[in-house]
Amino acid sequence: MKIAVIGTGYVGLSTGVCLAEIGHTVTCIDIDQKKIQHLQKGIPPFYEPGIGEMIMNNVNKTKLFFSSSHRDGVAGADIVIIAVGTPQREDGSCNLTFLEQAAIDSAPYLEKESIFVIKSTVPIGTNETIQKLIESRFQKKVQIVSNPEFLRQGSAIFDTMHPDRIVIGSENKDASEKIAEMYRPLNAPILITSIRSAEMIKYASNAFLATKISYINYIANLCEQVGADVEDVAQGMGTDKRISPAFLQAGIGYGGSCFPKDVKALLAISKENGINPGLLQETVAMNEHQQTILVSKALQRFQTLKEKRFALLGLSFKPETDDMREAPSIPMAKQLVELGAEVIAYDPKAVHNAKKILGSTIKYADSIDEAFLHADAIFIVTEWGEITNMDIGNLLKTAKSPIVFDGRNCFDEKKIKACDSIEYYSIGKPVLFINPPKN
Ligand SMILES: NC(=O)C1=CN([C@@H]2O[C@H](COP(=O)(O)OP(=O)(O)OC[C@H]3O[C@@H](n4cnc5c(N)ncnc54)[C@H](O)[C@@H]3O)[C@@H](O)[C@H]2O)C=CC1
Ligand SMILES: O=C(O)[C@H]1O[C@H](OP(=O)(O)OP(=O)(O)OC[C@H]2O[C@@H](n3ccc(=O)[nH]c3=O)[C@H](O)[C@@H]2O)[C@H](O)[C@@H](O)[C@@H]1O
Repeated sequence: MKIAVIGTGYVGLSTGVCLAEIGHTVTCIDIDQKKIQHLQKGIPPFYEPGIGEMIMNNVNKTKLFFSSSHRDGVAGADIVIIAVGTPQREDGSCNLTFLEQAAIDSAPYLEKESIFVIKSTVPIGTNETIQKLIESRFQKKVQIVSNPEFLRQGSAIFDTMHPDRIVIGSENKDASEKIAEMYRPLNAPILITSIRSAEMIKYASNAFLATKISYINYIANLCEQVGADVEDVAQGMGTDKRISPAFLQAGIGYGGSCFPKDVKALLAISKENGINPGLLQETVAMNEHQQTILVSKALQRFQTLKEKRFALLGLSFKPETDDMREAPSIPMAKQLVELGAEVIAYDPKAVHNAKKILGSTIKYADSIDEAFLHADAIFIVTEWGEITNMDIGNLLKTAKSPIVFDGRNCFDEKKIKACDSIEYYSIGKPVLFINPPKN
């Protein structure tokens, strides 16, 4: 099939390269000309494992093309997939400006039989609004399909090639069958629903996962007070098949480009529809609280953070991505600086993006070793493999004090007990002291 993908962010690019990989002819379009010039040379615009190789395998051969002209991709396409951003407005609701513009940019070149697919995460009713916009402004009949995306950053290619399910929301049997046919080589379970149900499935899934994280963080905070260990509790809960072990990792809260904005968008939708949004309000409040938890632990430990030097290990919102959108490291670094501390941060991939947000308010180390030097304490923020595998016992010998605040529960008791000296604070677990410093 001939397919146009509009938007080359995480979703558009992963979708485009994977559809090319399974044999379709795909043109990915973006208004960002610089991005397109790089992509034409095989250079991805962000760090995502495996995506560069997939582009190089397919680009400019017979299957995968990049262009900044909507006409190039949309004219003659059987299917047009929209994957532009749907960020949050100041009031938390979803901003559809990019989506509307992408529809306006594409509509003039839509063929009679083209199917218009919205993959971006959108409020319920948006697909119908876009269909009406195209029909009234361009006098064109168009078949619209909602096809939400469930990939995770850091494993975007794997998730796109091996989805748990593909959701196709459509009111037209031929259109839904054609989209199912497009995905057939993936051999994934396909769920066909109404357009509104498909739109709702996406928000309900993200808000559920975010709520599961807030729930385990709430349990973790309780564990600290009652002397239980949240990892044992999560394991005990997760072995119940009805609960599942996924998304029960307690930590410093969820971040990223989607959970924070999608929970708030669903909250806004609840309010608009007169449904009490209390449950989701608690999810958000718990997450905001959790993002401050390491700083509170440090304040309790040191009383004042003035002139202390703190190493922040990890900046991105999760490992295997350089994305800094809504990363818990941002409020944490800002809070530490406000309290008078000097912050030196290390991240294997995200420093260039962190600098756009935190600028020179903090320092940046080129290695884990450099961050540890003379530090009064170490904060573990993102569980990159390089960080969880580090020789913490040895590295602490170069720090001023062997004090660690681990926001991701990276180390087991054995590794901590092997250290000559450490004061180890984690999330939802007892504090471990091995020959702690005197001050
Ligand atoms: N990032 C993720 O992991 C996931 C995101 N989603 C959803 O997918 C959508 C896209 O998210 P991301 O890929 O993160 O977006 P992004 O913000 O990283 O990228 C969007 C791209 O669209 C381009 N664009 C904007 N207007 C355009 C237009 N008129 N024509 C052509 N290109 C245009 C932008 O230049 C940008 O490159 C959002 O609705 C998001 O909620 C869903 C699942 C996973
Ligand atoms: O709509 C989206 O954009 C995507 O949002 C999430 O994917 P993503 O944000 O890439 O990453 P996750 O692995 O879900 O992690 C999100 C945040 O939750 C945190 N998290 C995750 C799991 C956990 O157990 N504990 C926890 O604190 C992570 O550290 C991270 O900050 C969903 O998992 C995807 O299914 C969805 O498609």
